[in-house]
Amino acid sequence: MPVQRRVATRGCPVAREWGLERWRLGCSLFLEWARREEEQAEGDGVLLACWPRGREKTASLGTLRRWLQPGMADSAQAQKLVYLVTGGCGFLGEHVVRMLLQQEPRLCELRIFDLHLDPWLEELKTGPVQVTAIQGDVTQAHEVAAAVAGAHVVIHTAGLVDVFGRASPETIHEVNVQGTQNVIEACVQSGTRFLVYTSSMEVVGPNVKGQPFYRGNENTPYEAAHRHPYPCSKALAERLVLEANGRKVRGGLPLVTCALRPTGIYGEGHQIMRDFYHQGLRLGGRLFRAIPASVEHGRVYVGNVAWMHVLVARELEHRAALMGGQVYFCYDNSPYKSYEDFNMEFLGPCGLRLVGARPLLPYWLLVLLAALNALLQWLLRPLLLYAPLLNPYTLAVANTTFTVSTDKAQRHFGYEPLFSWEESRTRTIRWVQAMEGSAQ
Ligand SMILES: NC(=O)c1ccc[n+]([C@@H]2O[C@H](COP(=O)([O-])OP(=O)(O)OC[C@H]3O[C@@H](n4cnc5c(N)ncnc54)[C@H](O)[C@@H]3O)[C@@H](O)[C@H]2O)c1
Ligand SMILES: CC(C)CCC[C@@H](C)[C@H]1CC[C@H]2[C@@H]3[C@H](O)C=C4C[C@@H](O)CC[C@]4(C)[C@H]3CC[C@]12C
Repeated sequence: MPVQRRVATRGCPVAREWGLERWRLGCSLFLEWARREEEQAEGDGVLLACWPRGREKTASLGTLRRWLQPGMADSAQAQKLVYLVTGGCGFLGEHVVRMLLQQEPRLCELRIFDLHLDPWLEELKTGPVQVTAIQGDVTQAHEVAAAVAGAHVVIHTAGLVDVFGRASPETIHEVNVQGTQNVIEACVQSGTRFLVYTSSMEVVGPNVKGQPFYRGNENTPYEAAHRHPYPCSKALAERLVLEANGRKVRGGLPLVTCALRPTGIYGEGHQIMRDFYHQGLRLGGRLFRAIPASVEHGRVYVGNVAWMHVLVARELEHRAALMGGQVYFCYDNSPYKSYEDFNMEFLGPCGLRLVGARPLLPYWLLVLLAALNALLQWLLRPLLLYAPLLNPYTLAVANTTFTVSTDKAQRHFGYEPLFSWEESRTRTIRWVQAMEGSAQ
């Protein structure tokens, strides 16, 4: 049960001076007062008892905000916000960008910063929100500073997602850690107060010992020990973001940061799903089970991950004391399954079949093949890039149970998945089918 505190709005200067109806005029003042009250309250929520006397009501701050929001939108006080999404042309980034355009009514400018700009950005430029595409590199502090200047909120999804050995450990560190440090410094220098960081479940695990994490939450004890450059870089970057919470930005106000930790994301645009689909087609419509069905792997639909980013970005402003410096797993109602069985939820209806109720190869042989792949990668590096899906790290991740079960995001900022499992599944299947159509 969240701890709630009753606050008499009688204490609010606006409420005292004006009657209930006239509060609408002073709603931004009132909300600011209510927000401060909430920040001082202990626990997860606050109840506000509304004035005037005889017409008392109780409502959560969220409800109050919803009442007052239409008034705000009409009035000159409606705040126009500038958002920056780094990595906005990536798999997740594109969904975040589209979700912001659909779900953030206060948006007036959306900046999309990425190393590579995609042609679909052009179609966004015809809408009511100003969409600014910025080609840039997060490792270049001056480019990041220019992009951040004047933004109210930064959603930092840009990152080098490489668990296949395509990039060097130094490059992964530079992009994921130094890039994140550059984003933080740019916020501090330019006076940007709200920073949402896309972290990863990999910050926690699976760890080098391959210990299972079974439906854990943000407080579940787990030894987060890593050797691979990708999880190491995500863990370091996440720490930088959380430690930056509370730093004074230009103008003297505190920076408010938080980190979201998606599990394995799936949905429209997922490159690895695409790879498995094409591999299955090459193998005559079959995939061969490699991992026992009993190993659970956490998955979350990309639309829900994007929605959580949009909600966090919106609510950070109002719940700074509660949410600042916090981490949240990204979750939805996707079922707990093995990595391969989960993929078959989409690839099955597209004509692929997973052969074998049990793994076809013994685990020791997979370990050997993975080690061989790693050796080949190293030997061939001077000549060519050999980066297959199977390597000791991907095998360990796929073969270790890692699932989350939490309601922290729901308690802290009212998150509910926007897409049901059925809808997430249908959308993903349609995307795979469209790929099939375009391949013919
Ligand atoms: N895909 C997943 O399952 C998953 C799970 C958890 C967390 N994440 C995190 O989500 C974020 C997005 O991942 P994704 O799967 O969409 O990856 P992605 O590779 O599709 O997107 C990353 C984007 O960042 C951009 N980028 C890379 N280096 C850059 C640089 N130096 N400067 C500017 N932009 C740069 C890329 O061009 C790309 O558009 C990453 O931070 C990743 O760690 C992903
Ligand atoms: C053993 C093989 C047959 C199967 C190999 C599958 C392997 C490539 C998959 C399995 C699990 C996948 C990772 C997992 O979904 C979560 C993440 C976190 C995210 O931050 C980056 C991507 C990553 C590491 C997935 C990469 C691909 C993995 C290892």
